[in-house]
Amino acid sequence: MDSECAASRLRVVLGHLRRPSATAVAAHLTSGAISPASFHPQQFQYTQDNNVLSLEQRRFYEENGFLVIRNLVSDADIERFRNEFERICRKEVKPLGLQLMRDVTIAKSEYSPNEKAVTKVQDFQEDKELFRYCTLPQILKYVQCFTGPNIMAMHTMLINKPPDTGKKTSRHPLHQDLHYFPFRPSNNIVCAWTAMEHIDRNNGCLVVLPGTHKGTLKPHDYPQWEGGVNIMFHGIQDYDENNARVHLVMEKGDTVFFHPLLIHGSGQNKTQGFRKVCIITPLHFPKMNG
Ligand SMILES: CCCCCCCCCCCCCC(=O)SCCNC(=O)CCNC(=O)[C@H](O)C(C)(C)COP(=O)(O)OP(=O)(O)OC[C@H]1O[C@@H](n2cnc3c(N)ncnc32)[C@H](O)[C@@H]1OP(=O)(O)O
Ligand SMILES: Nc1ncnc2c1ncn2[C@@H]1O[C@H](COP(=O)(O)OP(=O)(O)OP(=O)(O)O)[C@@H](O)[C@H]1O
Ligand SMILES: O=C(O)CCC(=O)C(=O)O
Ligand SMILES: [Fe+2]
Ligand SMILES: [Mg+2]
Repeated sequence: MDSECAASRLRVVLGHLRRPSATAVAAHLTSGAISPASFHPQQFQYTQDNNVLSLEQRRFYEENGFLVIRNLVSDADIERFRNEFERICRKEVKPLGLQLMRDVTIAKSEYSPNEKAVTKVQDFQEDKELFRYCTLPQILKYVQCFTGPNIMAMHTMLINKPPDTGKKTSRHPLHQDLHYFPFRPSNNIVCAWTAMEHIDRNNGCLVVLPGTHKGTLKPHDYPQWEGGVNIMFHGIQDYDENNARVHLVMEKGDTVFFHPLLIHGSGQNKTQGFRKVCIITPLHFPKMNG
């Protein structure tokens, strides 16, 4: 696809689209940047003054660090994302910059080009069909409640959580996304996570520790899991075990917006299906000259 064309399309819709260079990302991944604790006296620290969220929704996000919006993405759109994902897996399209990742249990085995072999795709900004997710007006409308206007899609993923082989490798350890991001400030970032089908504890729903977005970035490392851990799936080693874990049961199209410091993860997929979600992480860029 024509990347000039894609670039101008992104500018029109998002204001800008930018992604940090691979070097910057790699440097960050090894150093683990620390975010300074910040205190703001105003009533709302994590949400913007616009008329989209109700007072109750704002208070919920401020207190808990996440907000679920039901039925935000249509079945028709989700079908299109699913089809495009399958085309990518079959190698019918090869979008520029796209990263394919396989599950750790099959990473070293023979590669077969189908949706069972790909556990996620990342950085789909050059795939017109998948990037439609990031330009959906209803997604952007809510994103801006947390980031403010003038946003850029900093990271994109479609996760295809495979059936667990019994080694619990399909789990995603509890982590903070900010650990992976070489950009700040954290309150200008939000993650949008859209269920592409019904997701509950059986197929490995998102698990959140409410209120943990008020803390700081914690040290991350690979968990000591006997069955193996997927590459880059770092987890927090010393989170408070008493912290309530909340399992987010979602229907197709439901979307959760969450703060990059919120501690979250996902459980194993005990079904035979491949559990799918779309994710975008946008960031607000302040205007430099007034
Ligand atoms: C804006 C910035 C954002 C940045 C991050 C966003 C985070 C978002 C928020 C949170 C995100 C949460 C967490 C995140 O997701 S963090 C993001 C995950 N990280 C990446 O995607 C890093 C960039 N990607 C890569 O480096 C490659 O695509 C990988 C390494 C994934 C595949 O590589 P490649 O395409 O070249 O294929 P290969 O077959 O030659 O493999 C090379 C070697 O790697 C081994 N291998 C392969 N797969 C796995 C596996 N699953 N578990 C264990 N090992 C694996 C493989 O056996 C081989 O080893 P060996 O046989 O040589 O010994
Ligand atoms: N005791 C624990 N210690 C460390 N991490 C945990 C612990 N319990 C859960 N987690 C993390 O939280 C994630 C979600 O846990 P959850 O309990 O929902 O899933 P699960 O243990 O895979 O499946 P199950 O539904 O059978 O409990 C897991 O992937 C794991 O990373
Ligand atoms: O949907 C999931 O399994 C969670 C993924 C996640 O938190 C991440 O990739 O950062
Ligand atoms: Fe995450
Ligand atoms: Mg468990």
